[in-house]
Amino acid sequence: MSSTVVTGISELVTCAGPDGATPVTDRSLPAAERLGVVRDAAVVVEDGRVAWVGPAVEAPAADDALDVGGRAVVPGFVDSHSHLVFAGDRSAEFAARMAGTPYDGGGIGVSVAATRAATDDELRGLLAARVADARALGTTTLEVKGGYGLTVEDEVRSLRLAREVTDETTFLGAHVVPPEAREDRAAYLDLVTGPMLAACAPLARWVDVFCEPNSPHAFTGEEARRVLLAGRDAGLGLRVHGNQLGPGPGARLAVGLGAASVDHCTFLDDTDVDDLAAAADTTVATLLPGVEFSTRMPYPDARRLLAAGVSVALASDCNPGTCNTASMPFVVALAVRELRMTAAEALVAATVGGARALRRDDVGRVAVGARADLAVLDAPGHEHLAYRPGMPIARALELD
Ligand SMILES: N=CN[C@@H](CCC(=O)O)C(=O)O
Ligand SMILES: [Zn+2]
Repeated sequence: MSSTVVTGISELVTCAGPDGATPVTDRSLPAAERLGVVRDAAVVVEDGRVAWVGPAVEAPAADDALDVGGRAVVPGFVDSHSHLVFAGDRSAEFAARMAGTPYDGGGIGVSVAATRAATDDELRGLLAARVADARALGTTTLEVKGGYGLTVEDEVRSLRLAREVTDETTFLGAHVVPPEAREDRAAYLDLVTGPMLAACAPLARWVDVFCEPNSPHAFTGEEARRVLLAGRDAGLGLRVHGNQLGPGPGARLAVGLGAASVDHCTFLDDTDVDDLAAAADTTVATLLPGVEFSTRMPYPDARRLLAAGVSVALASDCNPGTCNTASMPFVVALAVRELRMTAAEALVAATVGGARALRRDDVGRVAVGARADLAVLDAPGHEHLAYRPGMPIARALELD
């Protein structure tokens, strides 16, 4: 068993209370207090876990030392929503959107065709490069969805590849009805909830569905409910893409079924917000502002959600259509600038919030017993994440 003391930390943001407990469920605490800042700090790591946290002058001895040179250290980002298994390019669709064409999910079929045509090694290489990019920008936990295969074999392949990089894999056979199945939605739903689910469930922790009555390609509330119930019967946890393109049943469905998260949450009515607030210990509202940046859609109303007591996470949603970036620092900067979250709220949402959305308490905070997943900022404090947008100031701390 070897230990390392990390020193030279100007500002350590633990996202945990002084006792190491995560006060995220205590919504009476202002986010700034939830940050749990220790100045001139040290962290001792033993076998991949945090063994001690506190002021550097009190740090116990360790086998090795690593000086981060007066930088800030924060919990590694927990990106609880990504679609990293895909091939192909939709930059032309992006350009058309910037010129005024609205997003409706139809372009997903383009990525499905390219993904099906790619070899395992091509997909594996693309996925590895995206994971490396995310890690280079401070992400240490990643959820990865399938959803660009949409046949039994292609969804199994996507999840098998995703499993090579993370345990947080999500079955998304109900991303859209694929082009070849458009004449018979019912048959496609039978496939997704039957043989496709059976083949994919052993490779997945979660099931997700694009519940969006405002898109002809995605699924209605009733269809989404069927997918989620089948996934739950197969032992999977529930996640929902909801209320992205217009008002809809996604948030209601997620809360009603006890889903871990409903993601996007742009078009919520008062009942949705009340429901999410009442379900804050169960269902997280995950905001994906990179999507609104890349689709020119309105941003979700984070202040309304926070004021109501909703549990909020931030994630990248990195995908080839609506947001082709896995940069969590960029997401945090957008959250501060466009969603009017404070720097503290945004950091909490991108760490503890993501962990809650994945029902994890071993990541997203720097506390004794948690995984030693740390991000170093090339900056004296966490505010620089938003203050210096687009700069590569965060990276996952490599301890080996
Ligand atoms: N909305 C559904 N799925 C993705 C977009 C997928 C795509 O356009 O390729 C999202 O979360 O935004
Ligand atoms: Zn998504």
